[in-house]
Amino acid sequence: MSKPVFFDKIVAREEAPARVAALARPVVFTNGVFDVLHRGHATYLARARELGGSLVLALNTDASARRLGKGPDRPLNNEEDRAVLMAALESVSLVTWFDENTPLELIAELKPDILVKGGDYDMEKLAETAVVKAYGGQALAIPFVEGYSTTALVKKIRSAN
Ligand SMILES: Nc1ncnc2c1ncn2[C@@H]1O[C@H](COP(=O)(O)OP(=O)(O)OP(=O)(O)O)[C@@H](O)[C@H]1O
Ligand SMILES: O=P(O)(O)O[C@@H]1O[C@H]([C@H](O)CO)[C@@H](O)[C@H](O)[C@@H]1O
Repeated sequence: MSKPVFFDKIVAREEAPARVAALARPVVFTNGVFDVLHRGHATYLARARELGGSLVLALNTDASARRLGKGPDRPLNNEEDRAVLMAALESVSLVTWFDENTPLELIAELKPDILVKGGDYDMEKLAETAVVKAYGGQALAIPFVEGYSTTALVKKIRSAN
């Protein structure tokens, strides 16, 4: 049986520049691990998409995510499975990965119009913000949906067993 159409949203990093060039502007960009999807993610991504014509989501590879120190067994979901989950969301236009510690190089290459993160970030403290502003882009934080995080969810699941 053929894969669902939304799989077409998932592209290797090498293909990303060509695919992003074909997206509706303004191109919104966000990044993260997105290990176990929750309501805060879904709400945040829908709001991010509303800021422009398309939304590019860059996932940390498993190796990159492991360097973030979110926990010895994190990410629980591998980079392919995380990409499929994100691509299934209507708000997401394109999914790719980055293997570095931060998406700085990918952002400099793709030059999205708007960089967004959730409200748990201070955009002015991110090196990515200076890169985006240098070519005339914007860097915005989207309000945090209190009470939702993957870490909290994982703890809840573990305590239930
Ligand atoms: N509750 C939330 N409301 C809004 N944005 C969120 C929320 N949780 C995460 N985000 C955003 O989603 C993106 C991915 O974050 P991430 O995958 O780290 O989620 P997380 O739930 O914080 O995970 P973890 O607890 O493992 O750190 C980031 O841009 C982050 O700002
Ligand atoms: O899922 P997270 O922990 O929100 O994603 C991280 O975001 C960092 C942020 O963009 C500041 O640079 C990034 O550096 C890190 O690689 C994760 O994507």
